[in-house]
Amino acid sequence: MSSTPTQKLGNKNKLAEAQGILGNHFQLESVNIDLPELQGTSQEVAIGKCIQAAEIVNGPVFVEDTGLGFDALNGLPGPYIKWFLQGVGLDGLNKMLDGFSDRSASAFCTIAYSRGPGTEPILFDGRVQGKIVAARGPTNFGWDPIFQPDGYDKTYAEIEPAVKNTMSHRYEALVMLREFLDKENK
Ligand SMILES: O=c1[nH]c(=O)c2ncn([C@@H]3O[C@H](COP(=O)(O)OP(=O)(O)OP(=O)(O)O)[C@@H](O)[C@H]3O)c2[nH]1
Ligand SMILES: [Mg+2]
Repeated sequence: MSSTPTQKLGNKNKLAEAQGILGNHFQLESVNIDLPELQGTSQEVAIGKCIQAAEIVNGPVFVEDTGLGFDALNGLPGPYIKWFLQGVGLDGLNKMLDGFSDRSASAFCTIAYSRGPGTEPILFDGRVQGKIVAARGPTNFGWDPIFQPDGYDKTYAEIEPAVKNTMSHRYEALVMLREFLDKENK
């Protein structure tokens, strides 16, 4: 791998955040390949996609699987949040917790990195604890408006993107990846 290796990834909001966090260190290249996602944990989803992506890209690649798990629902929707969001929207997700006293939730990001085809993916997990609230803030990125991280009076959507990029679940996972790649490239 060169000193400015090219990494590859999908979803443009994810890419923008990854570029904000890794951009000074690595040159990222987005590849729009819609790979099947297995059912299972976020780790299983990420490993499965990473193995397929490495074959297609034929080089180093990382994929990430992101989710939002409600503690009252034992971590569901978790990796299936995308389909719940499409099905019931932000308001529906918030109302799902109305029958529970516990509105706590965690946002997670699982990165699977492969050095290339035939190599074992390496995992990096970032997680931020918070709570589910009625939607506030811009609605351009997924479930950001209904997730309020602990220690903040703003939802992810209300937090400045540059600030979100210093504290989010994705930031945590990308920093672990960055530290790993920095060591590998020494
Ligand atoms: O409010 C949000 N703040 C975030 O920080 C965030 N990161 C991801 N998402 C959304 O959560 C689902 C994950 O599904 P997901 O991991 O399978 O992603 P995806 O299918 O969009 O992309 P990919 O699978 O090509 O990487 C998708 O609806 C994403 O848009 C987020 N929403
Ligand atoms: Mg996906």
